[in-house]
Amino acid sequence: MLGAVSAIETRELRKVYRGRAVVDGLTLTVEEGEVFGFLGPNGAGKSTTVKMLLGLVRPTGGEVRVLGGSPDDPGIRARLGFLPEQFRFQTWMTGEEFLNFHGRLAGLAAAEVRTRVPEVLARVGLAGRGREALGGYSKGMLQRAGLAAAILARPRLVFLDEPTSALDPIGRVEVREIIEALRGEGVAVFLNSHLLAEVEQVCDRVAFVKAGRVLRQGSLRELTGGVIPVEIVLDTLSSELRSALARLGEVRHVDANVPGRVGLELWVEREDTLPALADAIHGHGARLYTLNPRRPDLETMFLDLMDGQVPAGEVARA
Ligand SMILES: Nc1ncnc2c1ncn2[C@@H]1O[C@H](COP(=O)(O)OP(=O)(O)OP(=O)(O)O)[C@@H](O)[C@H]1O
Repeated sequence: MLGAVSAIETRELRKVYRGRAVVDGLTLTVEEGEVFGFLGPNGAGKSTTVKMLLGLVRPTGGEVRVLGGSPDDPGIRARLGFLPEQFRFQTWMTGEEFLNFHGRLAGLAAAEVRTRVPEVLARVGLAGRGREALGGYSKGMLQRAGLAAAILARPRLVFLDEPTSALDPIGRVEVREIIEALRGEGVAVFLNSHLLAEVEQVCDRVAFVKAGRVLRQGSLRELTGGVIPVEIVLDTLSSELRSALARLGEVRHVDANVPGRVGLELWVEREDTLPALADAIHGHGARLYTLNPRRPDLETMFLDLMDGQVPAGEVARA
């Protein structure tokens, strides 16, 4: 049996469509109050997984628990929020009417809806726009209205599918702030996004999925930990300095094509090797122009993983 406390727990979750497994033994855990990024290429099975977590699609096999219960339970569903990627709203309703409608559907009392609707409108940056018809909203405003509907009934777990796809850079920052505020209130957020730089800024943990399986999951620190490639540019590289650097890390690449400059890439194990690098360079009389540690970012990791460069033992690391 799965535990009862996590926001989401799946074990060997499976969905077969027409004889093909589109979700194929997916095991993951999202804790309460955690912002979790669910990443994968088109067709990886992300939407199908979200639909199973919401109780909209019946799994072919495996176990799924959300907020410690079944997504088929109306009591559990009432505590979930969902912003779908393809939102289509009733264009003849005003923003307020749309949210009143969703509030009542979610089981909020009329008095609570009256206080809560202006609150969420303000929170998503639509204060003062609630009396306008949705048909006159811009795409970004509609996405904000959808986000307002998703958080309206104070859910404990919110699914956001590409929540910033229609938003300008300011809107994206605002959505990030809303996600951070939700985390602050102990709400778990399951975020599906192709904007990896954005995911990197807001998520506590991520899972990479491909062909319906989790290739890797963990905190950003765990996933981007390990070797740190350091870009170094000097005026000259003596053989003594090269040997000294090789004692501190692994020299991967040396480029002396630009006159008066030598570039090299050194892989070090730990961040606290960096000051020792600078000391060694100065100690050998070289002039230092660049010392740039590059942590592998999510995008690089995503591209490597999706390229199939995953050692077999790494698959589905918990
Ligand atoms: N109702 C369905 N019937 C048959 N096949 C389906 C159904 N829903 C999804 N699929 C297939 O399952 C696979 C996974 O689809 P899914 O929408 O879950 O992927 P995704 O990771 O969300 O992709 P994207 O990033 O493009 O939104 C796809 O090959 C899709 O064609």
